[in-house]
Amino acid sequence: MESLQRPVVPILGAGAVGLSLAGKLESVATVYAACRPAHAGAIRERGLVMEGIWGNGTVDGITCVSGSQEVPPGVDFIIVTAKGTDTRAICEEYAAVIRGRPVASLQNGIGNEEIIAGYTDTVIGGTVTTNFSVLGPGHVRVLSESAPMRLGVWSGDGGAALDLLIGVIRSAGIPVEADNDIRSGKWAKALLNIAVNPICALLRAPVEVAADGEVRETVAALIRETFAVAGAEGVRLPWATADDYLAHLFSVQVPDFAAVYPSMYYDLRRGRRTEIDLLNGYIACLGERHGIETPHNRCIAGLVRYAEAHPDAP
Ligand SMILES: NC(=O)C1=CN([C@@H]2O[C@H](COP(=O)(O)OP(=O)(O)OC[C@H]3O[C@@H](n4cnc5c(N)ncnc54)[C@H](O)[C@@H]3O)[C@@H](O)[C@H]2O)C=CC1
Ligand SMILES: CC(C)(CO)C(=O)C(=O)O
Repeated sequence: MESLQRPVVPILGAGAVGLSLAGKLESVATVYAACRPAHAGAIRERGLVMEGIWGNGTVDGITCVSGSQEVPPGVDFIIVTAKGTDTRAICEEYAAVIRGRPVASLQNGIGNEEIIAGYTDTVIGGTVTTNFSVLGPGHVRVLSESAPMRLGVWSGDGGAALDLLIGVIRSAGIPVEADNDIRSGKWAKALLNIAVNPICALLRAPVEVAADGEVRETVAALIRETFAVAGAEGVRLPWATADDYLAHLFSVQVPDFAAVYPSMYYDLRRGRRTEIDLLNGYIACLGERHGIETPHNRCIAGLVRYAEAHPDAP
């Protein structure tokens, strides 16, 4: 490692999650944020503006980059926060930075770690159960937090990298825990996204809509199908039954995120591709492979794909 005092950390695909993380990590690390020109321009001009539960104010000192040649050698670890739809492209673009280095994914959905493992040996899987949004160029807001960040070794000899990563994130004041079964951890987090992201995106409503009397049974059906598929895949979820998880969803997670909008809502509103094929679409696909009926996940994935293909007129 180059520097244990102040590690060098590129964050690839810095939007709502990545810029918020950059804003926190800047106090303990040298951060390179690979972001779009609009964010880079605003951050270079006046710093990153943050508001919400991770602090209010302007953070200076984040270096915005737009290609691997702008990242110096001696990187300690890399964090990927691009949407799952961009994972392969951003790994290609930053392949020279990634190669031989530990790379952590904080992305939602299933499948990102497998892609990243094609570019480096040591991959760390992660989940973040906090709400982030972009309010404008170089301006982010962090709202509800329902669980600590979880990180675990996905592949490679990543024990030391995991300890360093957790140490750095914790010293920046972000709650974080090690997860010794991060494959199950990714599925456990995906349950929440499968339950609320497409519903909120399609209905243009905050997370509380998932508990509405007209919607709740659909949410329950999405989760029951997902449990059946997870069982066939041999995934050990932290809840024994779908009903156990649904009790947690409706008593803890939906209340914690009641007033906020999930990331897929912003994707559809902004006319961008969503992560539906890493979430409900993935469940439908796996269900087909295992001979398990997943009509609700198939239906909602189709509705989201339709909405992606027919964005609102400006
Ligand atoms: N927003 C939220 O509350 C949460 C999001 N997540 C997950 O975190 C991941 C990131 O989500 P968000 O930050 O909300 O998405 P976002 O869309 O706000 O940020 C991703 C950014 O990466 C940029 N990007 C993609 N390819 C790039 C490239 N080659 N070079 C430079 N920039 C590039 C995009 O333009 C975008 O600005 C997703 O997997 C999401 O599901 C997880 C927990 C909470
Ligand atoms: C936890 C939640 C729902 C927070 O917004 C999320 O993961 C997302 O928006 O994708």
